[in-house]
Amino acid sequence: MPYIGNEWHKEINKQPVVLYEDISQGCERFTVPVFSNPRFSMDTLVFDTFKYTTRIIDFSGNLASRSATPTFVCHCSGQCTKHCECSSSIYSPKGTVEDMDQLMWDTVRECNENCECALWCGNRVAQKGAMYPVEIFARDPWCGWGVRASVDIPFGTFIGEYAGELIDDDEATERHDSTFLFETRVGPETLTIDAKYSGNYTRFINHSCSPNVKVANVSWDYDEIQLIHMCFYTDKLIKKREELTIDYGEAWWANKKFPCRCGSTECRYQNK
Ligand SMILES: C[S@@+](CC[C@H](N)C(=O)[O-])C[C@H]1O[C@@H](n2cnc3c(N)ncnc32)[C@H](O)[C@@H]1O
Repeated sequence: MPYIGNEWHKEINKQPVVLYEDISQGCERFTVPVFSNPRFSMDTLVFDTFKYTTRIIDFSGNLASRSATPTFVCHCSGQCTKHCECSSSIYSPKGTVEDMDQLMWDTVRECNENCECALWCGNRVAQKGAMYPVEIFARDPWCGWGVRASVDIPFGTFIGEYAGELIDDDEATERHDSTFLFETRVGPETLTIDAKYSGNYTRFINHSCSPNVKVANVSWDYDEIQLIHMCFYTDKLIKKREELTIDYGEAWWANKKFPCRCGSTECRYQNK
């Protein structure tokens, strides 16, 4: 026990406390603990009403109503090469992305279940799920909960997919809380993922005007009408205990009445 003068017991009481050992309840390859911060009280109700899932839940039936016409497949054996017809050539042999600009421009097309390449083919990355452990922590009274890395995470690493209920426009309008809505597509149709009630740790990721994570469009369905998965990749080497942040974008901030608290020197939304 550390000795900090006569006040040591007060300092000990200020240590973060583990509220949950694993809110993923075994859904992830790693545990996702939740740490409180005794310096301020936080709303913990969210963890009682939230169902952890790493999947896209077909709430409005948009996936089920697809044509089920198989998309193109590759005929590579083992590892796909750069010449493979479905390889987007975005992943390095280590499974990381080296060209972030390309990641932002294109839809990343991973091999699908009808492809003849191996399951260990390097063009299957995001579809395999998150590999690097993260934790949820009480960031501050304004931003609420946030997500930080439990280990160092290299640049260009896939860290998770925005999971939740896939809903159509009508359903999205009916939902009164837009906090956890994320736009996506199924073929030409624009749909929304709502992670308020079901989702994974990515729904706790806060906004920063100097983000260290980017969100990319990735597909790996065998159906011709592709669901675009919203996938998160590190945009720099992220050190252990560093917060993971994305840029929510101008449209998200346009109708917000509160200032951004990202703390970046490049903050664009602090004067609201
Ligand atoms: C998708 S949620 C992120 C998780 C959220 N912090 C929580 O506790 O559930 C988005 C909400 O987090 C808060 N938030 C995220 N980034 C913020 C920022 N840079 N400044 C202020 N509030 C932020 C806002 O309340 C926002 O509506």
